Amino acid sequence: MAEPIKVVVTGAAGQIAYSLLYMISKGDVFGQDQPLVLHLLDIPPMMGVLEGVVMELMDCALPLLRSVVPTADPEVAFKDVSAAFLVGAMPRKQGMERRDLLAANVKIFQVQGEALDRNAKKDVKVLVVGNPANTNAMVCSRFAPSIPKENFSAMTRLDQNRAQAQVAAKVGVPVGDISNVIIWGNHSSTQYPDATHALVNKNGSETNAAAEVKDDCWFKNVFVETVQKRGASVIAARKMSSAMSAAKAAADHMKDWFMGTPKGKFVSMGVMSDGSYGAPKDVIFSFPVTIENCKWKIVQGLEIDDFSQKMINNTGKELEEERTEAFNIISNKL
Ligand SMILES: NC(=O)C1=CN([C@@H]2O[C@H](COP(=O)(O)OP(=O)(O)OC[C@H]3O[C@@H](n4cnc5c(N)ncnc54)[C@H](O)[C@@H]3O)[C@@H](O)[C@H]2O)C=CC1
Ligand SMILES: O=C(O)CCC(=O)C(=O)O
Repeated sequence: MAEPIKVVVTGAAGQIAYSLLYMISKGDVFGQDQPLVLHLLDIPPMMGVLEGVVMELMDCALPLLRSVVPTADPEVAFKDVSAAFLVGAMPRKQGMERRDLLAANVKIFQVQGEALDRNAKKDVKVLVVGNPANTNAMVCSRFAPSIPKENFSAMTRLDQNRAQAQVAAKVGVPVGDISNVIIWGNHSSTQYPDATHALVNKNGSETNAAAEVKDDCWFKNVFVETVQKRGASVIAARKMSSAMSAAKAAADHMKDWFMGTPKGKFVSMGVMSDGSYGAPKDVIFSFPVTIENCKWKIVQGLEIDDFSQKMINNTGKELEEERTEAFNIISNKL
């Protein structure tokens, strides 16, 4: 069996981590042959709760989990890690937009970027889940200059999974028979869920989902709005934000980053933009990507109609505005 790798989860005493830690520890992300040492970071007042999480992990009796390091010290948490799930942040409440969290959360990602830079392996893969995820990931990367920009990502996989489930229900097939739905841009209400290139697997042959459904109006309106507002709908119903589905999406994202995507299939990840498809450069923008040997590549050459381009431009503009706000917050705090 391989040597254990070190994996950090921040916000480890919170609700997403409560589901995510079990998925990671039982081998759903890094495989059934990969032993793990888990580093769990939270803030000092949560150390008592975190102790209970550590007890439960131990009581799960999971053979791949070799040891657990609970801590409130980022220098300890990020030491020699190969993968980082940055979940810890304040979640939004009903009536807030995710960018309303910038003031509270940007500073956390500055501190954690600096600690990653000093302590993590240089090939660490960083997934930012804490909102506003795209801009937090951009900030984190800026403060970790010794780690390649390509190693920082933001989670839009929950949006992709939601979109895939909506298309599957519309077509009337199991969710596993839908692929290549795209999330463009920001993990916010301006994101563009795009099913133009989505595929349906029917008895082994693949057809275009939109051609199957023949309801352009549904794809441009109901589908887009349902996915854009799904996080808010869950908050309204649960009085707490999505947690089980967010944990599953984080596990999916990191698994694909380490294991790769199947031939002909792509997934959506918030990654440092190179300006593809007219997106602004140097923001963390969600694109369709393929992954091989732990390296993602933006899918090129997709046909983009006028509607899609307008949506891509709009979410890109929001990311530029968030970037400006984030750097204002940081420079005011210096
Ligand atoms: N990108 C996405 O698709 C999604 C993002 N989220 C975001 O994930 C974040 C976490 O959500 P939940 O687990 O539900 O929240 P939660 O409030 O249950 O847990 C957050 C945890 O983070 C900890 N924390 C706060 N500051 C920290 C710091 N500086 N270092 C380490 N830990 C810290 C808190 O003490 C708490 O234990 C929120 O920002 C939420 O909005 C949630 C769902 C989906
Ligand atoms: O919507 C939120 O602010 C928290 C959870 C989230 O990001 C989501 O459910 O998409």
